[in-house]
Formats: sequence, structure tokens, C-alpha cells
Amino acid sequence: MRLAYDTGAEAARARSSALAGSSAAVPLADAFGRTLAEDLRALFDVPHYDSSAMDGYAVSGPPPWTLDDTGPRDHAAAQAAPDGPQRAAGTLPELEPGRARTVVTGGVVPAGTSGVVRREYTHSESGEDDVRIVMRPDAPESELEPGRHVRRSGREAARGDVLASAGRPLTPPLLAMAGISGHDDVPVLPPVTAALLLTGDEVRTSGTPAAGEVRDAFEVQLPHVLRAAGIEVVAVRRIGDDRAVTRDALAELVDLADVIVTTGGTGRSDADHVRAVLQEEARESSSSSQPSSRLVIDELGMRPGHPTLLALRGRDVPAGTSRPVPVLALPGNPLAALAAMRIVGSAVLRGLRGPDPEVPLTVPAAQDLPAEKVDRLVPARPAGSAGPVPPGDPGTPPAPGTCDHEDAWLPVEHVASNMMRGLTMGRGWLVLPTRPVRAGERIAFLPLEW
Ligand SMILES: Nc1nc2c(c(=O)[nH]1)N[C@H]1C(S)=C(S)[C@@H](COP(=O)(O)OP(=O)(O)OC[C@H]3O[C@@H](n4cnc5c(N)ncnc54)[C@H](O)[C@@H]3O)O[C@H]1N2
Ligand code: MOO
Repeated sequence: MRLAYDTGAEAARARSSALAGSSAAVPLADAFGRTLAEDLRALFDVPHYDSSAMDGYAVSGPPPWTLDDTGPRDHAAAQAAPDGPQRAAGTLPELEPGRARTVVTGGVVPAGTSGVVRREYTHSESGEDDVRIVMRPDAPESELEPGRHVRRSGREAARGDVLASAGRPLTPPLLAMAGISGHDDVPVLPPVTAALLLTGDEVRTSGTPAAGEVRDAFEVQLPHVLRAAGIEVVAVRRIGDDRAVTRDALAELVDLADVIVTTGGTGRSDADHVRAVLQEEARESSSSSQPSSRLVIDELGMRPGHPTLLALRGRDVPAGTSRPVPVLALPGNPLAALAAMRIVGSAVLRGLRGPDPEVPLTVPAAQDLPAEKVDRLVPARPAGSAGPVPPGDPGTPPAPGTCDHEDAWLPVEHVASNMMRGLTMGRGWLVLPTRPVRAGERIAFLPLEW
């Protein structure tokens, strides 16, 4: 869903420039998932001193060597030096040719070192006034290559190198990289926020609904779906089926949040107002000199969820300009809404938060499947399981033609677009194509995100 991803990314760029002044320095421990407001640069060379990759001896020149264990020589001693390892490295006595000095993994290697040899490839011979370090006959020749086992300063990153660009989300490895390159805190944008607009006169939030009414399937799940994507939910509004109310509510929410998700009202009947309002706004905007709203998707070539819309709605920002806020209009049928959320919503949110687009995956089908009229997204499970698999259950053997470490998949039951039950049993999503599929053939697959 490249178009949806690009729409999220367009909104993210506009958001970053609008919020440039409101970035905050947040301690590394609290920055997971936040978006970098500025490029992250190394504050010093990483590693910041030449160090040993092995326990053994820093040596100078060819063997044998005379042991020269003078001055602060290991990691602990270097750390204890007045200004830490950098200073200690500078004050270590230089290693003379023909000499060896004991080093530990991560310890400072002195100037003059031609390489490090591992302890286990050497033995020491005590002489009258000195100790000689000799290579064992079984040591590989490579052990004596110049620079062997020396981690040169700046090898991972030079001071000032850009380690991640503005707009990237802070993942655990990136937080670690920020720390080891000298940062205590990182400049981040405010969290990406969402508002939910749930429509439908017939929707009830408690008790037993009468005929013609339904119990709500969205308020208890969509906030978690958004949070699972790293989004902060700042408002949940519920409105009836009314055009003016829908229009006002959308206008209000666009000023509150970075992305709006609506449910219901995507059909083309007189009682469906979300579609009507989004289309109306796009029409009005196209005839104005300052377009502020456009439809990006007004129907999906997929079932369920085909009435889904994606719009970019202008939000006024200072200086008389406006920035685009994605409005994702999900259909009222619960599975249709969640299928659209998984395919369009996930892509928009990735674009907004900064990770790369999702990598397309395939899995083998566990059985022959008939051609669909349009691509169909359906909750699915591995053929070896009829539901949650108890620990230790070997399951049934894989379908013929599949690798033994890879499950073949099949759709679960209860997957009509008005249902929720299928998704509670699914362990992933299959995309059933418009051609017949034979058992063992690979078809598109989306992992479960929630
Ligand atoms: N004449 C046609 N009718 C319909 C078509 C069509 O092409 N022509 N498409 C069908 C498809 S497909 C879908 S999906 C729905 C789209 O419906 P809307 O987005 O307009 O949503 P509503 O009409 O408001 O509701 C549809 C359905 O979903 C139930 N619903 C709504 N909100 C909730 C909620 N919070 N929790 C649980 N269920 C909810 C609602 O009661 C309806 O049953 O249109 C089809 N019709
Ligand atoms: O979106 Mo509807 O089936 O496609 O429920």
C-alpha cells in the first residue's frame, strides 16, 4: 500500500516542519518510539580509543617479545586514570619494537602496537631478568597480521557522522547507538496523535441491543490498535448519522490530532455521511485557490473494506498556511474496518511515524482456493493448528511441497465482513487473489499486528 504510506509520509514531513520549534530533549530511557526531530550525530569517535578485541598481548613487531607490563595497561586501570580511557591512552608509555604488553578485551592498546595476539596462542618463558612471550607452534599465521584484534578508534562512526536522520523513529538499537555515541538525551517531536470519530445512530456501548441496534465493536479495540502502532489517542468522539454534525466533528478533530480515523458512513446511501462530507470538502477545495482537502483513495480494490476512503484534510497552522492531516474512513462492518485498518491504516501510520514501508511476504496455501472476484483479505491460521496450539503440540505435517520449517496457511471460519470472530482466531492475514490457487502455491501474507 505504497500510496497510503506516501500519504502518511507527506503528512509527517509537513508535521515536522510545523513542529520544528516544539522539539524536546528526552532522556534515552523515555525516548523509545518517539520521532527524531533532528539528525542524530556521533558526539565523539566510536570507539573513542584504540582497544583490544581479545584477551592477550599488545605486541610491537615480529615475535618473540619481551613482556613490558609497565604503567596503566588494562581496562580497569585506564578507567581509573584521571580523565578516563582517552586520556589514559595518551599517557600510556609507547610500546617499543620487540615488546609485548598484557591487554584485556576492550582495554586500551598503547601507541606503537602492531597487533594483538590472543593469550591462548602464546606461552611465556621466564628468563633471568625478563619474561619472553613466544607464539605457540599451532597458532595460525593470521594471528600476526598487522592490526590483528585491534579495534581502531572511529571504526564504527567518526565524530559528527549522521547516525540517523530527522524523522526516524527511535528503535531500541538506535537508542543504544545514541548512548554509545555520547548522547544522554535525544531531540524528539511530540508524539504522533490520533482522534477517533465513531458514527452510527444504531450503535450501543452497553447492555443488550434491540433489533436494529448493534453493540459497538470499535471503541474498545481501535484505541489499542493505534497505540500498538505507537500513536497517542487524544480524542474519541461518537456521533449520530447527521451530515452537519459529521462535518463539524471532522473539522474540530483535524485541529486536535495528527491523524483521524472514522468508522461507518462510508457507503453511498443518504444515511452515509462520512463519504459525503469528505467528497464535498474535496470538491469545494478543488475549486478554491488554496486547496486544503483532497481524496487520496475513494474505494479499495479489495474485499472486505472496499468502501474505505483516505483523504488529506488541511489543518490551519500559523502564517496562514495549512498542513495535511490524513483522515482514514473505515467502513462500519467490523471485519471490513479492521481489514482496511491493517492494509491502509498500517501503511499510513508507518508513513507518519517514520519506519520504512512494510516488506511484502508470502506463505504457501494449505489447500486449493477458488479465484476471488477481487483480492480478499482474510484472517488465516497455519494448517497445523485449529486454534491456539498448546505448548508441545506437534500439529499436523506440512502440506506437500512446503519446507518443513514453514507452515502452510488457510483461512479461518467466521470471516464475513460484519463479523469479528474470525479475526480473534486468525494468526495472520492471507490475501486471496483473483486467480485460482493450488495447495502449496505461495500467496501474499500479512502478519498479525494486533
Ligand atoms: N447498496 C449497497 N449497500 C452496501 C454496500 C454497497 O456497495 N451497496 N457495501 C456494503 C459494504 S461492503 C460495507 S463495508 C458497508 C459500509 O458501511 P458504512 O461504512 O456505510 O457503515 P454503516 O452503514 O454505518 O454500517 C454498516 C454496518 O456496520 C455496523 N456498524 C457500524 N458501526 C459499528 C460499530 N461501532 N460497531 C459494530 N458495528 C457497527 C452497522 O450497524 C451496519 O450493520 O455497507 C454495505 N452496504
Ligand atoms: O467492506 Mo464491506 O464487505 O467490503 O464489508
